[in-house]
Amino acid sequence: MSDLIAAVATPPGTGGVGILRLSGPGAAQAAARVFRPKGTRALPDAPDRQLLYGTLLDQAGQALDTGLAFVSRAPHSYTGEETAELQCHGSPMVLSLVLDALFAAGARQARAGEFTQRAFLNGKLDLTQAEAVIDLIEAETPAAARQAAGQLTGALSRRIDAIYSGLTDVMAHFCAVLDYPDEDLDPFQTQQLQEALQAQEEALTALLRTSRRGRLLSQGLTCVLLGRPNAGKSSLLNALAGYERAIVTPIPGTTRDTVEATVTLEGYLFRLVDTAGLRDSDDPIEQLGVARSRQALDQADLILLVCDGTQELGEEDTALLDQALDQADTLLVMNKSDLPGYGCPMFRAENTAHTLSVVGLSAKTGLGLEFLEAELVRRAQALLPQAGQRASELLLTNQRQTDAVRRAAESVARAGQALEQGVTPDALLTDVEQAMAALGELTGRTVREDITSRIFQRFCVGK
Ligand SMILES: Nc1nc2c(c(=O)[nH]1)N(C=O)[C@@H](CNc1ccc(C(=O)N[C@@H](CCC(=O)O)C(=O)O)cc1)CN2
Ligand SMILES: Nc1nc2c(ncn2[C@@H]2O[C@H](COP(=O)(O)OP(=O)(O)OP(=O)(O)O)[C@@H](O)[C@H]2O)c(=O)[nH]1
Ligand SMILES: [Mg+2]
Repeated sequence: MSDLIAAVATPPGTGGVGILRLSGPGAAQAAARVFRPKGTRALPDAPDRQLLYGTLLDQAGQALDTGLAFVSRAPHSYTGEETAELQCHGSPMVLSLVLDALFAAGARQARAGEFTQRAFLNGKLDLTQAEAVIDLIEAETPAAARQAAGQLTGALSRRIDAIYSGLTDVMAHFCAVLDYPDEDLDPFQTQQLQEALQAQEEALTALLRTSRRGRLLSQGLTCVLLGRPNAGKSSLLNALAGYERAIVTPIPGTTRDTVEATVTLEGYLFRLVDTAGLRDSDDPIEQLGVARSRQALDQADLILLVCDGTQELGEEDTALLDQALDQADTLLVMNKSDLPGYGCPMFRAENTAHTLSVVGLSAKTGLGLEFLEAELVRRAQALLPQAGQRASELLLTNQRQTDAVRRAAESVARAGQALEQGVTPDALLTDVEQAMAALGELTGRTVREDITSRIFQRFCVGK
């Protein structure tokens, strides 16, 4: 039995309106203690979600504000519990005083995510939908918000449920067959099971293939700025970010730690990571910085190799370029185009084997920056072709979802192999069960009960 929780639901700070929510037994009564309706109907007697106008009171019954309030009875509410909401003016002081009054009326402070956790526990949302709530709140691009909104309506759950249901059928068929232990599986049945498993495996691998795009959509493209000291990496980070995020000096080795900034270009989110210039150094701090630069490379979706276009480009630059190309999609930025003696044709000719884009610009004056931005957008479009469109495809958007789907796919593949090799039926069943458990974990549903009831239904039909 859960207790009564209360919290301010609107963000900290001043605003037009500020909202407090309550959930749990006695929510309506507790809200009624701090809200005096103007009309004759008391808050607990109002129909679900019908707003009443009235006065907000502190625990001594003194007026704090005028506002709106509603109740919603179990199970017809966000949490599935009895809930109440108080809508005040967006004053942090009023909200804090009303919250105190609610504590005095028997509520306790809700923990982070506790309303949504209760919604999950009461079956109002499954785990993918609960994750969608967070993704929606944290979305940094229109496409990420639309993706989360789709998952909030249960789009991913429905896809997973269909696969889960397909596997339940396999189990049921197989158990029915097992009921005649003296008979071997006939080839027709084996083939049917094989096909059913294959179909689910394909559905799972199709989902898995979306996980990179899902990550790029929700986290953005990680672009690592790499290059020799003084090439102008930090200047470029600042130019792209539009403010002086990183320290810039004429002294080589200025940047030590990695420095991040995010930018959105045409609806695509980029996480820019400025790094310490790569060179051999005796300075222990700079050595650590260089080690961090190399670590950052592991996370890169795109590398911007920044070179000083006024300098002779030598072996070091070629070595860096090879490293970058090994690691991720790479763009060569020839910086300092505002200076005399700027040029880069040799370097370009040597590397024609690679499909390498070269952008010339000046991080200092901003000349040519728009070409780099256009190139970044082009790369993002190639990785996330649908992000700009309205109806985006369904994606796995986090590691938990990806891990669960990967485990399910592996188990289904193992079951298929087991069937092919004619191993013992219980080995196959274990694999299918594991796949279903992984999917059950994904949506948060309980696995056992519904497998058994579905199988039971099937069993009864033919017998
Ligand atoms: N003012 C306000 N706005 C809000 C919320 C809220 O709690 N308060 N929400 C909270 O995060 C979100 C909306 N989510 C909600 C989800 C379900 C129900 C609800 O009452 N569901 C009932 C009845 C549905 C129906 O009428 O069909 C139910 O599921 O039984 C309410 C809000 C976003 N906007
Ligand atoms: N004229 C000119 N100077 C530039 C340009 N970009 C950077 N600089 C100058 O080059 C010097 C080094 O710039 P930074 O941005 O700190 O270079 P960095 O690659 O971050 O250097 P480290 O952090 O030491 O690796 C500074 O004096 C900048 O003002 C440019 O496009 N034109
Ligand atoms: Mg720097």
